[in-house]
Amino acid sequence: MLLHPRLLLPIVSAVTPPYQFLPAARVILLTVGRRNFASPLARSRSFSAKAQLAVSVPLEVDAPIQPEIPDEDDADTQVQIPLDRLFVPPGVDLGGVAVAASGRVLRGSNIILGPYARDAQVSSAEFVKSSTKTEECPSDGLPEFALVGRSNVGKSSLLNSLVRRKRLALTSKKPGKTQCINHFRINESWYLVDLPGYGYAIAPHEVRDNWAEFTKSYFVRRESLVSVFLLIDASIPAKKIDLEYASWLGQNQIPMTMIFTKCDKRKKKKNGGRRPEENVEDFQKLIREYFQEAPPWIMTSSVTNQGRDEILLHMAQLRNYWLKH
Ligand SMILES: Nc1nc2c(ncn2[C@@H]2O[C@H](COP(=O)(O)OP(=O)(O)OP(=O)(O)O)[C@@H](O)[C@H]2O)c(=O)[nH]1
Ligand SMILES: [Mg+2]
Repeated sequence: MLLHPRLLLPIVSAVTPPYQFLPAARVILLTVGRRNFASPLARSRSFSAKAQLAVSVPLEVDAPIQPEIPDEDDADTQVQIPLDRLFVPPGVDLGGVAVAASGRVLRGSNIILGPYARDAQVSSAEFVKSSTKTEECPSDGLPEFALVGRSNVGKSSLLNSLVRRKRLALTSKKPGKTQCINHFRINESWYLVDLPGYGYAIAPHEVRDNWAEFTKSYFVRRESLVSVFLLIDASIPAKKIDLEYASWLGQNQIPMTMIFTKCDKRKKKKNGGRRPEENVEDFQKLIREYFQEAPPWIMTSSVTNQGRDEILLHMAQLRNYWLKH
């Protein structure tokens, strides 16, 4: 029996568990192509470096992140995603039986879970250095993920949530807290990078222009950058500056994942507010034309830790693929 190609797939945006299983028949209908994760520079670079910093703070290590069946109760927070808006990670073969085996979608996201999603757990995290230029960043070649987004969107809070530490990266109610490229080494084998926020209204024009140049040069030139994680506040409607930033990354083919933050802040419909799910959907529509294939996205909250396991699994599959290719 042929199923209609526009069959919709429900994605649950709940706190746990991290996976949702896809019925195999639906997965086979996917027509999404494979996507490049790393820039040509990054892909051509061989990985040989070893972590050097000795100081490492041990963290509480949980059981490995495992797939679970979703709750029926999650139905009220479901978002409908057309199959062709799903993100297919590298290493997932869509052409046949293999698809059924890998047919799982991370919760509150459009990301299919592939065979490279291993070693997702964070067991140690350490601050390494602050840099003001790309040339000053660590030169050991370990793969890295950069958190970028408007000032106050929650970059430092997300980093703390990912590593389960309250104050590894400093946060503040006042925008503009993070001013340099801050490298944090995870499990002595990869980096999370906290970048200064953009759109900081109080900063003079000159500072803002410098910021744009400085981070954009980092995105284009940093060979070990596996993917940019662009943070967008899901508790408010899409902002022009975020749309511009996402479209710039799309047009420049910089691998990007959209992280929707503050999904715990639910506006009351009767007050005219849009729910985070609606803001997420609107944002997708507004940037669609700049991407050949749907970029990956995940709904998160640093207050409830929604999306934490999903981000770590997504990073793991991008990272492991990057290391092998
Ligand atoms: N409700 C809610 N508040 C959040 C969340 N994430 C961050 N915040 C709050 O938002 C404010 C800014 O958070 P930061 O993590 O410092 O933001 P940032 O993006 O690092 O800001 P800059 O360093 O200034 O660019 C803080 O008051 C946080 O407590 C979230 O998921 N939910
Ligand atoms: Mg910050």
